Amino acid sequence: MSRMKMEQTFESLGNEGKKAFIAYIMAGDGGLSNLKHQMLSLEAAGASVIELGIPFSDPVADGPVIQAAGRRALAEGVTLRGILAELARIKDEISIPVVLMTYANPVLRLGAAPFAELASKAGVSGVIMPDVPLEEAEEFSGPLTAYDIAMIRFITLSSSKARIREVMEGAEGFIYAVTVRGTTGARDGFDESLYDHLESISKMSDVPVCAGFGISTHDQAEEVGSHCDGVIVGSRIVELMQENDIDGIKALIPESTDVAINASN
Ligand SMILES: O=P(O)(O)OC[C@@H](O)[C@@H](O)c1c[nH]c2ccccc12
Repeated sequence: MSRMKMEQTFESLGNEGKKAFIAYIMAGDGGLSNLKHQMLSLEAAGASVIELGIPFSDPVADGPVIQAAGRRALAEGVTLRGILAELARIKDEISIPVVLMTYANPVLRLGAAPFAELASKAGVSGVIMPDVPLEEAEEFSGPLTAYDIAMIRFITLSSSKARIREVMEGAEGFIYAVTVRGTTGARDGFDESLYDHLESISKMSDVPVCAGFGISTHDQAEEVGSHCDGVIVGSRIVELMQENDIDGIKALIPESTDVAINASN
């Protein structure tokens, strides 16, 4: 059921000709008691999906902003089990799908099967594990599949055609297309070849393709989103959420702005 919720979200966005906006926050940044408020704020701002980060001491894929958010969350004493318990408590109040972003270690400490069960009770639609390659995913995706939770797969700029085909076969939920080389965090611009890359993988894919890494402005979100099915914004949202600047978050989301973008054409 959980995974279906996300599929329905993408389907209705597609029917309306809209792009998905996936908003990342670090669970426990600002205290776990703030999580509900933060998630409801993202929903009210117009996010289509929430990507909820699990803090971890060695976040190899993360840039400075998300690393710092993770340290703040760990300093709050937040754990994966605690986050899942809080999510289970508040899940009925949040209508948009939730995807967890976690490194393998916290999941292994809990056990892959108990994790899948708790994630299901927490209403989670999908899980992103950036340090688990496709070849090692079965240990996690097996139990997750049993609870109908999607294991989200990555495609990077350096993925070969053959690799892209492999990733696409059996892809669930959506494909996370990484837009830059390196770690998470704002960038001034993107590789010239990015848009062709996004369009060609979108054409090949049966599931939606969403692009993330380095998107930190409304214009970037709109531009990158026009070449695939949606965008993921992390670091910038983490910064704005820390300032409780929900209007700032709203202004990042292409469809939710009050600015009449097409008024001049
Ligand atoms: O922060 P950025 O550049 O906007 O990128 C999104 C990203 O933060 C989020 O999806 C994410 C946070 N941590 C990750 C680790 C790996 C892959 C993705 C992520």
